[in-house]
Amino acid sequence: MARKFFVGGNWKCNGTTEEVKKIVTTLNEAEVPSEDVVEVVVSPPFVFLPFVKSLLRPDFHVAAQNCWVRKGGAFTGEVSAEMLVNLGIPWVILGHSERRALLNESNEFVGDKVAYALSQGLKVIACIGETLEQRESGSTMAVVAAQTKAIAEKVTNWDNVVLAYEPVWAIGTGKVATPAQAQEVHCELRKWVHDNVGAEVAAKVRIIYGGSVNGANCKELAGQPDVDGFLVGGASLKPEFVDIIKSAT
Ligand SMILES: CCCS(=O)(=O)CCC(=O)O
Repeated sequence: MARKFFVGGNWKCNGTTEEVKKIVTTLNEAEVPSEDVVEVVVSPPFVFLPFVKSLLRPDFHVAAQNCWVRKGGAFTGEVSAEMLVNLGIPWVILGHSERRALLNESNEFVGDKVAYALSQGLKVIACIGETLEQRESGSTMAVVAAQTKAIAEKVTNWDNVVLAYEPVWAIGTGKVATPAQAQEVHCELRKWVHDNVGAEVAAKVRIIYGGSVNGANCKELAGQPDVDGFLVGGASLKPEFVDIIKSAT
């Protein structure tokens, strides 16, 4: 079955209103494949969420870079799932490696957050991925499977879940996984979903790649059978993000 291509832009920036407006203007003026071909979601810093949502073209959508999932309110300084729903923000990125590493978000905690965000009506980009040490020790699939298992144990409906494989050693480093490396993990991850969740979910779930994707490497990566799109960092702040959207196959 054809899975709709998915491109997310993770704006990890400390930009100004003017800079954000300029990025949105570039996106609004871009000629890209229709929403039936590629689903585009951009994720500004929290403070710009309503602003970007108010300016962004209707065929692109907005995601928060995280949310707190304590019922009834936000953890100090965080945005709760309920607040995102109230603001009409449809997507949220959860389990990013920076949060797993720097804020000690465990696999189980990420699984709980994914399930709770879904229960509140949000769509989730769930991040998984191994560190360079884990890759070099040959434990990539064990790590990625454990992270996915912790999500699968809490999620019953996968319709609003996109899995983002992010080799931590490729994030912001300029070291992108080769198409073969990305395809290998995506293929193994889809097999894990097939064997542990079910064939239908495995066929439908989008598995996207994140880690130093840019306008030059996106086409070859997009050509891999189990790469269903991207979660893009630095390049999503540049005009080449339009090229990445157009790499939809
Ligand atoms: C899967 C998350 C990847 S991300 O959003 O951190 C972008 C990283 C990069 O482009 O280097």
